[in-house]
Amino acid sequence: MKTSIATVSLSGDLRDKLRAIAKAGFDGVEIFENDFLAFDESPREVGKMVRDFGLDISLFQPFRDFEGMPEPLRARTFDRAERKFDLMQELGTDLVLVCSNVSPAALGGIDRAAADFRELGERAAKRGLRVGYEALAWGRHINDHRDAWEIVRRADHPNIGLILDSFHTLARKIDVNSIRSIPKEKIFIVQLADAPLIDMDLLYWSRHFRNMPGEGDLPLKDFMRAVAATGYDDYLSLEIFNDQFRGGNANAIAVDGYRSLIYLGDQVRRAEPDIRLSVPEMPARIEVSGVAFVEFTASEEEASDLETLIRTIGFRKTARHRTKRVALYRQGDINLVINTEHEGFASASYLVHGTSAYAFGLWVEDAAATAERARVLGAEPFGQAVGPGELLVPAIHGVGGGIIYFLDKKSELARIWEIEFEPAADDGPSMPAGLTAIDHIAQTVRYEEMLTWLLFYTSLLETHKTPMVDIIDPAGVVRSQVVENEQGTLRFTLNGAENRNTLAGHFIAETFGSGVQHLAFATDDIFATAEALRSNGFRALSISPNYYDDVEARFGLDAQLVERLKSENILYDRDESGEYFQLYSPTYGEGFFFEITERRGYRGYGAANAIFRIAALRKQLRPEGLPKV
Ligand SMILES: O=C(O)c1ccc(O)c(O)c1
Ligand SMILES: [Mg+2]
Repeated sequence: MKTSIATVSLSGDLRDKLRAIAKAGFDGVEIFENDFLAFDESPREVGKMVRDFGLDISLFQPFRDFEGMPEPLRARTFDRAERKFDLMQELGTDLVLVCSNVSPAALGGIDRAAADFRELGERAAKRGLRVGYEALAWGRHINDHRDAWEIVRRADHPNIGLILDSFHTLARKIDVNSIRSIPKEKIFIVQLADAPLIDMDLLYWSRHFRNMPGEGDLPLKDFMRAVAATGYDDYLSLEIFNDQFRGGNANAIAVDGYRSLIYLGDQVRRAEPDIRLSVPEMPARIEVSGVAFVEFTASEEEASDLETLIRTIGFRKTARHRTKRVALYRQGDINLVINTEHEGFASASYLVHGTSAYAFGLWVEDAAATAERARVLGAEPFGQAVGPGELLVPAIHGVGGGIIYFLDKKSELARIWEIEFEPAADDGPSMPAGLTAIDHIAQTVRYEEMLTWLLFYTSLLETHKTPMVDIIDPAGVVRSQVVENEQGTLRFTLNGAENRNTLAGHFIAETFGSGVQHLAFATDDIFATAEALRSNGFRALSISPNYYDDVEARFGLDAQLVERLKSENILYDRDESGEYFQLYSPTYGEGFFFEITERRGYRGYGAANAIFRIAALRKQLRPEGLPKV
């Protein structure tokens, strides 16, 4: 398997695109004609530039409206093809993509099209070039790869082959098993694109909403298994028409693209062990058995406010780092670390983002193997000098440049708290409040980054994503999507902020970047927890009384329960999976907060309650902090 991406998938001019593509590790690039036409250098210079970046041109495209034309248009299309053959030779590529004719003038007829391709094949052969035919999902006569293949078969020419594009096949729900019987040498290249399931016109869907394999909802793995079954092991080329990507950061999108291909290859190889597909070796997706800790960076002054807040939530200081200004607070299986070092990454994070949950650790089966999978998928490793008596904890950068550490029980990492920390007595009066574990970590990101982080988590960790939901903030919509595992031992919510007036957008603007905006803890008894919190001096976020009238009406709850919910400011939700109870802290700093949840079988996240929680939180931010709505 070789990796390629079409220039049309990225922003910038041709040189910017090529630089990003090369840097991300691709082998080749599809030169999209318009990217070349809009660039000032000669075709020869462009070819040289591509090769200087260490890339090959996987193909030149598209050549439109070719097959089945009546004369005199037919003669003109052949002249046009000769001109493009000249150009390809100057560029230094031997493959052109012809997409199926959409012209109203096209005559149709499978043998007529085959004859046109045979003649084109003859002309291409004279120059040592090859022509690949692709069925556009909206082609006038040919809109199905099975018909395109029949034309290629009947053209019966060694220089004419088929191009498969997952979007066109999957958008029309064509049975992918029809690919399995195509001889591999007749598949000249395979283009890949995913897309979110949206019911709309095929052309519009394709030109604006494609995304990287694994970022959308189409069955790319099934498509690729069928391709791999033919024995095809050549270029997999991303062709992603996406409005957001065109305006995005070319480097970041190229990295996502490369990751998506490697991950797809890995999935196919695991699903079809007998099939030859050359994909880099890597450990399987990583099972996470829990969150080992969440680490805050803070100045000493702010740390003391944060300590006061978490003490009211029932945490007690249990240990301090042997050599660093780092303290451990614990309750149940939850470890919160507060780092007030003046050097190193924690301190640098503080200087940029202020007090923030800049790092967390995950319990995995094998920390080194996890770091290895992350490396192969192109994640950015994190390393910093290890002091005497400290452990080297494998780590990578995640959302907002924050750190994800990996710990396992089979190495010394299992004893990190004993090795690096010494016991400390808590001098505060607070009492534990029955919190048992981290229920979820909520990260706020820019809307444009959502796909990046969904792919990041799902490709590395044994997780799945749930459908996107809209969270209504009084100042705009925030898109929310969950990455979680089956066991419920790892749950992330990703909230994508589109404007800075929302609570989420404000958080990003004021903390200078994406990051953890809230942590949700689990309890087995929300009412007992609420009572303990109150006696610790915790003041729950106050929820509008109108909410409780509605809850009573909507769910038919008994009045006594509703009274209790109301007096403790507990939000309620219920669905077919069970019941959910939520209690919030006030905001801390620029919009960070804690949540306490009790799940009675419930698997969701209380999305319907978000609007009430946001309205209440907004009231708490300093008055000048948020625009009035
Ligand atoms: O949208 C198009 O016109 C178009 C062109 C070339 C392709 O390979 C394709 O998949 C779509
Ligand atoms: Mg295509």
